[in-house]
Amino acid sequence: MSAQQSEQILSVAGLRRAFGGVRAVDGIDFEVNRGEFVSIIGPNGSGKSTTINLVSGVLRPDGGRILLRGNAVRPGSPEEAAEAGIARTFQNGRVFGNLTVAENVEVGLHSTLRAARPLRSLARYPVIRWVPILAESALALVPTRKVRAERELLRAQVDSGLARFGERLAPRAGDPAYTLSYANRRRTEIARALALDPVLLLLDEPAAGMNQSETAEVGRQLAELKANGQTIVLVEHKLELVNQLSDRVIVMDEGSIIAVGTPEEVQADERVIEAYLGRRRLRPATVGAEGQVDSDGGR
Ligand SMILES: Nc1ncnc2c1ncn2[C@@H]1O[C@H](COP(=O)(O)OP(=O)(O)OP(=O)(O)O)[C@@H](O)[C@H]1O
Repeated sequence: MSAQQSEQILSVAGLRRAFGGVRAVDGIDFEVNRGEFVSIIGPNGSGKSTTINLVSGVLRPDGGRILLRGNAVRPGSPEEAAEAGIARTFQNGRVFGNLTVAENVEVGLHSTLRAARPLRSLARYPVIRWVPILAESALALVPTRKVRAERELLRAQVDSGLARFGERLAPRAGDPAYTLSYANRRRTEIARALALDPVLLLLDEPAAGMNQSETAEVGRQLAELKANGQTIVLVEHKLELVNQLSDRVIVMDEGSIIAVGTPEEVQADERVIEAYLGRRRLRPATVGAEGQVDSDGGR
């Protein structure tokens, strides 16, 4: 492994989050190195999405530490996580239906604006939160030269974000997102996350609900991102994607990490087999036609 690859991008230590009596994430530790493709797998309800929600600031942890390139990420602040370089997509795909495809991608870039958001650091103080909003609104109405230049740059970033998806999104840049197919909505969401040029990209089941050929296309796009050196954490049930792409796989069960290794290593691990086929389930997990593990048996 080269020195560049071994640079630690994400470090998570003792991360915890409970919902009532459910310990969704129960004190986990893991690292992700630069350029690494790490997948998190595990049976339903094992804590995968909660982990991503904690790292991306969507949820506030009960305890633990999240470091991005050695710097602490403020817990429970999605804006600051995004500004630090953490981008994500959501399990159920989130696009703004009434905004155009291009505007959806633009939204993802808002946190990168500097000239157009001159007093943004004040937004964290509730009493004077209106000051940066006022400044931003004024600059939107009467943009300075710097703000106009920044907008141009933003448009170019949006265009190149859409171009990543070939003819899928670019020709639809001006269409409202509600008119898109399901697969194109998911692509728009990924384009929005990538537009940030993130240090770390978190993908929560990007191929959920897609058919086999759409899933294969997602696989090819993720392989391309990986080849370009993007650091990625993928939560995924479709093992074909996990096996194809992952340098390392983290397996969770009941809020804990039960195995870490290559795809081959974890799938041969006794604890992993037990978690999927396990005591708690009445019928064995099956691997479906698309390589998706069905771990709901007996529920
Ligand atoms: N907002 C919430 N409120 C209450 N309980 C929650 C919430 N989010 C998650 N949980 C619970 O925490 C546990 C872990 O859920 P999580 O969604 O992280 O699992 P997962 O591994 O991503 O599951 P899946 O593969 O089904 O998406 C589950 O028992 C779930 O019901």
